[in-house]
Amino acid sequence: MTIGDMTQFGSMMAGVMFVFAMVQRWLPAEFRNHFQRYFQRLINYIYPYITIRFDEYQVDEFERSVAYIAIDKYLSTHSSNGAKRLKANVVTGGKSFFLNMDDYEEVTDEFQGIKIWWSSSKSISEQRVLFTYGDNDERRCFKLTFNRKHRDIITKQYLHHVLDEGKVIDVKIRPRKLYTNNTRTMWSHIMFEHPSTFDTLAMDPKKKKDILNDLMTFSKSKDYYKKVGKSWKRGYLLYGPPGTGKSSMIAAMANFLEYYIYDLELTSVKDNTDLRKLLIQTSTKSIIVIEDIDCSLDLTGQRKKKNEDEQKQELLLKMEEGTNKKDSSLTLSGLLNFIDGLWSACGSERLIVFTTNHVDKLDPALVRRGRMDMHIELSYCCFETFKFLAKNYLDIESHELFATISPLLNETNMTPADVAENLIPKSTEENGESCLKNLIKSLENRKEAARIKADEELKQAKRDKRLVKRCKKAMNKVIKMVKS
Ligand SMILES: Nc1ncnc2c1ncn2[C@@H]1O[C@H](COP(=O)(O)OP(=O)(O)OP(=O)(O)O)[C@@H](O)[C@H]1O
Ligand SMILES: [Mg+2]
Repeated sequence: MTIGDMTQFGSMMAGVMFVFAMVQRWLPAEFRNHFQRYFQRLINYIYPYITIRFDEYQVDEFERSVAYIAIDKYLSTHSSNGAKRLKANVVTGGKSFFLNMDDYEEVTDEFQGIKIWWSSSKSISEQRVLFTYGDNDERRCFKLTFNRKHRDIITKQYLHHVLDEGKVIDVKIRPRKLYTNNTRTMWSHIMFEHPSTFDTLAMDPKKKKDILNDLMTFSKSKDYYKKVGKSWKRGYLLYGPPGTGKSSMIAAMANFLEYYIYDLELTSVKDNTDLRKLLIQTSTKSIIVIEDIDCSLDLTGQRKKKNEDEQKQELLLKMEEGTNKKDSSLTLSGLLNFIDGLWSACGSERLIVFTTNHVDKLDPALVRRGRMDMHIELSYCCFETFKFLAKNYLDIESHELFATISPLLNETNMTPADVAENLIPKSTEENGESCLKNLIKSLENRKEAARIKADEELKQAKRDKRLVKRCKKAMNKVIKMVKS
């Protein structure tokens, strides 16, 4: 039996019901109840099926229903066998196809020996909705049909099974996405295909192992967070000079956990309300990133000061609009609420990552443990980091020039970005050894520049000291003259 047969049968039954209603009207009142009861039994006997409908969009919600998405993914593993017309999407960054049944198709599934029918259909919404995630007003739905006698198993076990399996498939096949808030309250995204991984990230191996363990533990701690009554999220503060791998580490984290990235540009957020709107749109299994946090908010918690012209412009605009009311701007407390207030609990399994070049400039409230649970320093290139980069970029594990490079790295402050840049061959003639020589030259130049700078500073300090001495002498003379 197919769903088509069942639908036909259903229409037939509707006709029968209509006739029943007409007959019932002519029956004496004392017979009506009996007649109705027996008739219902007869109908149940002839048509023992139950249908559950899952809409793509719930009323009053502009996000696709979680159940619909999970079912869609779950059915992809079944529909490719059963359905005759399929829809194909490219997934996992263009590496494979995801096949699912087309509209008005049907497939069957089996659970604990019970046969289940799934069908898909769509309708056109008459109301234009404000937010559409798709490209039009089409509203799809899935229908699940099963025999009434299996109601308990289907509703208590099968549906959970479909949801769980569907979610797992969704995470596996979804392409990495990089979101940014280029408008005030909406995210837009591109595919995230950053090649950085923990295998390409040069840093202290122990530190790297700790971070990997931490991430792994976090991603498997759903029950633990529930048990201790915390929302399932974790904060990381990455700090260090420019070019030491902070952004690369975020990309590596996303690739490792297969999470989305939401790159939050705070300077585009007008106020705390906008921030909240953005937050509620972020999905689970994601990393919310605020880069250069020290440049986005000042320490008093107010937004970065606008220059005078900007302030005047804004005032004029407000007066024109007739809205000269108190500005409810983005504040530190708004940001703290965003991280761990009530609103932060919507959505789960999220990392919040801040980066900064100046950790000492941050408000302690922002980075205290519990908010930023792990503080990770990324620093200048040491010999261990260099060896990692040499292996990665040049396939060289040891070389006699390493003995020259090691002390030079200790004497200079070169970032992994600069070291990596030197190690990349610039022409086909260059080989590993010439790249190492380039690096040595660059390190020596840097050392020389640092020496010249230090000399210059020393000379300046001496000049300043002499100046202070002369000033003191002159002052003493003046005091003597005044006294005499
Ligand atoms: N630790 C590292 N391991 C491997 N590559 C690195 C590392 N640090 C930097 N790089 C290389 O340098 C480039 C710049 O690094 P990245 O953008 O991650 O630095 P950053 O710390 O985020 O700098 P900024 O503070 O300016 O944002 C990367 O594309 C990467 O190739
Ligand atoms: Mg960066």
